[in-house]
Amino acid sequence: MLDRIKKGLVVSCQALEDEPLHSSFIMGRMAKAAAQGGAAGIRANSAQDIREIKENVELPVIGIVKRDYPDSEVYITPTLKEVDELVDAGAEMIAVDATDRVRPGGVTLEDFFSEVKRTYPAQLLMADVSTIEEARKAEELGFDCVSTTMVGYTPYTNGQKLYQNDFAILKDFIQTISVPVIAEGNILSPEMAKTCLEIGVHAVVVGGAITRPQMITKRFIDVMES
Ligand SMILES: CC(=O)N[C@H](C=O)[C@@H](O)[C@H](O)[C@H](O)COP(=O)(O)O
Repeated sequence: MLDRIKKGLVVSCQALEDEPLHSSFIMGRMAKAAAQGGAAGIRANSAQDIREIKENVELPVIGIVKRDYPDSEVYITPTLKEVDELVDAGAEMIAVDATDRVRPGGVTLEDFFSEVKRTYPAQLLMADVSTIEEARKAEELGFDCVSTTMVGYTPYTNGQKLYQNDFAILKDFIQTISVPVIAEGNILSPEMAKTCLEIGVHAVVVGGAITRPQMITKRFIDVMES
């Protein structure tokens, strides 16, 4: 799986319930369009979307389940239940929130990781992190790769953007982390994706800039009205 996406573009095809394109059918077609354009992989949310995507493309899938629990801020693959669903749907890699926050039921990342490894020893796991410390910890625990997905989305990184200061945080990741580093989050242009590759990432994940037309439209309007 990691070889197949090496130096490639993974297109995140996600539309949550409150988004206009929320539909497994549409996500399957988004994946097909991404494949036609040359994507190396797909990132997708929910077992249902992943099954539909697999009907449409041969590409490897990084699967997540976004689910809100009342007792935790963690929403990307928070518990073993979501992992079970993703294994069942055939996700080649499973991404989980690996930030320094307690999961539903008061479970720590360490305990969750051990539980997943015990249940699915061969499953490839991606750590979605927001800081270099979290990336280091994920590597120590034994995650197969780390992704910058959560940079700017935890209370302690709120507002940060991956591309700020000439991708300083990404450069820090590359210098410190030995497992493959995936650049993900707020990569808005082909040029930014290319810069990430030049910095040394294993692969680049792009979502909204390709698959969220409401966001793409807004970026046009914001510039036109400025
Ligand atoms: C923080 C969070 O929940 N990120 C999610 C993770 O899967 C998705 O909503 C993002 O679209 C994805 O990470 C790709 O990023 P961008 O859409 O910025 O290219």
